[in-house]
Amino acid sequence: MSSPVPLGFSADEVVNNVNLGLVVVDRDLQILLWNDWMSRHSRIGREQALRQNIIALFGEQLTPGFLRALNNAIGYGLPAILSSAFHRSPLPLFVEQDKSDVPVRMHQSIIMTPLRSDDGQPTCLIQISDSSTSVKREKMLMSHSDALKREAITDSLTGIYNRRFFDESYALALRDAKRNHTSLSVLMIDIDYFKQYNDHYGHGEGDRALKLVANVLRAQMRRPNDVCARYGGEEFIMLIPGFTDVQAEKFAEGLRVSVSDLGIPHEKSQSGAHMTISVGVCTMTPDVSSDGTALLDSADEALYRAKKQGRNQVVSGV
Ligand SMILES: Nc1nc2c(ncn2[C@@H]2O[C@H](COP(=O)(O)OP(=O)(O)OP(=O)(O)O)[C@@H](O)[C@H]2O)c(=O)[nH]1
Repeated sequence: MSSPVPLGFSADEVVNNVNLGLVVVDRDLQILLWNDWMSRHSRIGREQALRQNIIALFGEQLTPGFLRALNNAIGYGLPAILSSAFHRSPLPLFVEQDKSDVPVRMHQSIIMTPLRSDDGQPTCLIQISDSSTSVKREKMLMSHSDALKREAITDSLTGIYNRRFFDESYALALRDAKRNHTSLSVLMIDIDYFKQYNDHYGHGEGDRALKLVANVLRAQMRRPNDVCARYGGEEFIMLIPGFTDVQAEKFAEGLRVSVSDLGIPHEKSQSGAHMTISVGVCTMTPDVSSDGTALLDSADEALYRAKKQGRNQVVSGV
């Protein structure tokens, strides 16, 4: 064995300056080493800790996972890693706080390494690192990514789903409908004479009306797989699985009435004194080769006919 290179300072200096908790216990679980990091984060000084049994020192605050790993290390020479993902805070250690005096329990990652003392007795080195910061960072990233996901599928003006979400939902619903031989209904909804509304009342009032209509449409959704989305400017789309064509038509008529009942004045409309919508509705049970285009085209074509026939009405596609 090569002779050690002189450090110029004691090993204690290193032990007490690492940014890591270091504890060594013997076969009777007596503490043989307790570094400064442990004193700072446990609020138990070295003098108080040394020669104490670690279980007696921490009492019932030690978690069963920690005790099991320690027994395996001492009894069977098995190393162990307690990751903070599964064992949040096995030891009663606390994060150093700048501002508040309220103690915050530290998230920890722990490594247990079985060692043999000079006289061949089993001992265990316990290394503890603070994973609170990485846990916090992970939580922050997760909440950011949730917010981004929500933003990506939401229409910013009305707060209902956007076309992208509809397209994704439609692909999934189509797959389910083909597999289960169930029906899908698509409703295309368009506000009547909206250009005239904007021109007459101003773009701001137009935005407000769009929000009101979007809200009343969304409120009609009953089941978790129903989707209501803004499809374009003043156009909305709905996807309802499991309706018969008669049920879908009745539902579409309910939408038409609910928007009309909002009573949004529209002096320039030629289909009534209030804001109205036209709806094209189509129901199909897609066959295995269907790519879903026929259903969308058919609902679109029905909407076109509703407009052509005078607006403020529901037309069914075939
Ligand atoms: N205020 C507002 N207006 C919008 C928005 N998106 C689209 N529009 C307007 O919606 C109007 C749509 O006009 P058209 O496609 O001619 O439809 P319409 O006037 O409703 O006519 P019909 O559908 O045939 O009854 C245009 O004037 C667009 O500027 C929006 O986000 N806010």
